[in-house]
Order: sequence, then structure tokens, then C-alpha cells
Amino acid sequence: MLGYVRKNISEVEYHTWFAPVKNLGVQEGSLVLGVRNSFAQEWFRKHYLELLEDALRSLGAQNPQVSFQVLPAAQDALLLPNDPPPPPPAAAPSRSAPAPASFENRKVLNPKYTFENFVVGPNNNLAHAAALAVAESPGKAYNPLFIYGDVGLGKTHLMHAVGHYMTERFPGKRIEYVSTESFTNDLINAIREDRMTQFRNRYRSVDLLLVDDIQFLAGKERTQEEFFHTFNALYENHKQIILSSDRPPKDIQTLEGRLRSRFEWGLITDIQSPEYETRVAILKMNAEHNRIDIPQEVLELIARQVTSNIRELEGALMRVVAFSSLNNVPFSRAVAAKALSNVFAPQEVKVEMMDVLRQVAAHYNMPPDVIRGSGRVREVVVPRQVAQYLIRELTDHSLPEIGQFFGRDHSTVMHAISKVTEQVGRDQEITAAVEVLRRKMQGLDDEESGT
Ligand SMILES: Nc1ncnc2c1ncn2[C@@H]1O[C@H](COP(=O)(O)OP(=O)(O)OP(=O)(O)O)[C@@H](O)[C@H]1O
Repeated sequence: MLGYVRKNISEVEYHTWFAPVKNLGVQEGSLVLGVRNSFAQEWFRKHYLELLEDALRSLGAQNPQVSFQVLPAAQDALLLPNDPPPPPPAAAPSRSAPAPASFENRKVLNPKYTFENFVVGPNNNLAHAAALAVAESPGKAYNPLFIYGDVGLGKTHLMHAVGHYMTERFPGKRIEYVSTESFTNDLINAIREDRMTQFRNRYRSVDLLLVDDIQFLAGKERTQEEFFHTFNALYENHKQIILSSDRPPKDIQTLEGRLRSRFEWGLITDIQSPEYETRVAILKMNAEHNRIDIPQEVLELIARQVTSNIRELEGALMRVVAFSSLNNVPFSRAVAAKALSNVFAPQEVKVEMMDVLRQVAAHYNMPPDVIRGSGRVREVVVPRQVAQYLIRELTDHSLPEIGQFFGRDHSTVMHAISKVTEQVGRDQEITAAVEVLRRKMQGLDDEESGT
């Protein structure tokens, strides 16, 4: 959303108003944004409501709703990085002060990128095994470990996993993770500021050096030279080096021969695109981690739709989650297909019996199994009959098939359907339920399949 907003207003406006906004989540179908005070609240309502709704629409929300809540003072205080600084609590760093003369590009390990969170499949099992071996005996198993593969397939994740593993097993070991770009920038700054000793100390005193996107060394002679010496210093001291790249060393153009051969000293391993089962497993793990209760068949649909890279796969899952919560509809294959249709080639999705049952269950706030069960009280019988009626209308299933799905025979289904048919237009509650549910199922499905 912020990306969308930023493109549509000036940078100053963005920083003044949007940088401090806090996402308070979705409540009853409305996205709630935390703002600093009632003045801001009013201002947002007047000036930015439409823009924010457009932003949500661009993300797939059909009926976007945004509301604003004033944040309690304490939270507020943390959210004002762009305001003039308050009268100084002694050591508060001033944003306008020049950057300290240290290395700015230091990165930390992403806590999510651990071995536990890494799904192993045929596409990555060699790289995974190699990384694990290196983590267990750094500097001894394979040095350097060179991992290559296309974007978003888990190279960084594996490198960080080694870092985490080592931190746990061997506390006190020094680990440095750096992108090749940062390494280059650090070097340039060090040369300019006459801090080469500091630079060398930083990179040559580590126990594990992780360098991402090493293909960017291509064509940078001075950086290659410096990296060559860093490499040698570490290697000679049996310190572990792990490099990632989008291609194998032999395909990195204008890389000095002596570096290329060093990259080939250890083990070169690749990561391929994950196959369907691995993609489903990754989605499943992601959903569990984020405590999202999403049916297997929806994950399967996403995994079929997004085949190239894992970052996109994760993005697609988040999109589906956002879409269903913003539109206040339960997860279903149709909803997922709709959520993804703007980004990926649309996929034909038929309404399934299970989809209907789930929607009906959500509507009546009742577990699907209860509706399919043997209960005979009106509270259960009505939803069951409505579900059978809608399945008959929205799918191609025959009466015996519907009967089987509900553990009943076809004459019961026939009776249910005629009962609902009779009541539609007469019984207000049933009429409303059928209409709402039909619109939910059909509206989403029809547009999606382009009929
Ligand atoms: N096997 C896996 N199991 C679980 N999550 C994975 C797996 N592989 C990758 N991911 C996730 O996919 C996302 C992208 O992975 P990562 O950043 O490591 O890719 P990359 O290969 O380093 O890409 P780039 O070349 O763009 O830097 C991350 O969120 C990562 O956690």
C-alpha cells in the first residue's frame, strides 16, 4: 500500500504523514491505521481516504474500507522518526548528524532464515546437505562453499542458516554477512577515508564470511584484488567462506582467473526451482508460522499458479491472505484465484462442493463437519439444505454425488433442494442467506473465470 501511496504524493508529504502510520490490522473488513493524534485522524479522513482505498483496490480488495485510530501516546512516541527531535534525552542520536565513520553496510542475519525453516526438496537437497556439513565443521568440510541459483530460491536463506547454526553451536565465533555491493562500498569508503587497516581487520578477523551475489565482482578490479587477499587470509587460517551467486564461477565474466580458481577449490552446488510438492510444503510451513489456517487445496492452487521462485510464492500467499481478509470472505480456491488473477495468468477454477460447504459454514458460523453430520435440529438442517441447494446450482454434481458428499441418499438431497426452492422469496432469512452466499461464490468465481 505504501508503495502505491508513495507514487501518488510528494516525498515530503509522504514522510510527514505516512512514515509514522502504524498498521493495526484488519477489523471487521476494515483496515485500521494508527495515527498520532486526532488532528492527523481528521486530516487522513479528509485528504487520504480515497488514495488509501485506491491503494487497497490496486491490491485486489473489492470493497476497500479504511479507518483511522489515534494511537496511545507511548506508541506514538516511537513512531515519529521524522519529526523534529524532542529536547535531547542526552544520548539520542540526531538524524542529521553525519554518519559515523564506521561501516554502514553491516547486515545482520535474518532470524527467519534457519535450517529449521528451510524446506528440503530434490531441488535443493545437495546445497542443503553441503551447508549443514559446513555448519557442523566450519573451515573443514568444504571451503569455500559456493552456492548458485536463480533469484529467490533460497541462497541467502541457506547462508544465514549456517550463520545461525554456528552462533548457537560455537558462541563467540565472529560471523560477517555482506553483499558484494556492500563489500565494494565499504572498500571505496575505506580507501577514501584512509581506513584500510580497519577494513582489513573487519573482514579478515572473522570465523565465517558470507558473501552474497558474488557475481557482482565482475568488472570491479580493485574490489577483486582486495577480495582476493581477504579470501587468502581467511582460507589460510581455516576460516569458512560461503559465497552465493546467480551463476557458477566459470560463467562470471571478467572475473580474474586466480579468483575463479579459488572459488572452485571447495564445493560448488546449485539450487533449482522447487517442484510442486516442495512448493506446497513451503507454503504450508509459511502458513503455519504465520498462524494462518488455510485449507490445503488453496495452498495447492497457489503452488500450481506460482512456479518460478520462492519469494514470489510467499508473496502470492500473502496476497491471498490479504485479499480474503480485506474482502471478509473465507479462503477458497475461487477466492485465491481471484486474488492472484491480477498478477499471474488467470486459472480456471470450478466451484467445488467443499468450497460451497465452507462458505455456508462460515456464513452460519458453524464447523463444516457439523453441517455434514447427522444433527437434526433446525440450526443445522437449514444450513445443510442451503448448502445442498447451492451445490446443485453452482456445480455440475449430480444428486447422488451431492448425497454421497453429505452421507445421504439422493432423495434426501432432492427434498432439501425443493424445500429451499420453496422458501426462497418467502422466508427472509433463507432468502438472504442464499443471495449473499450465491453472490460470494458466483461473483468471485464468475469474474475470475471470465464468464
Ligand atoms: N527451501 C526453502 N524453504 C523455505 N523457505 C525458503 C526456501 N528457499 C527459499 N525460501 C524463502 O524464499 C525467500 C527467498 O529466499 P532467498 O532470499 O534466500 O533467495 P536468494 O536465492 O538469496 O535470492 P536472491 O538471489 O534474490 O538474493 C526467503 O523468504 C526464503 O526464506
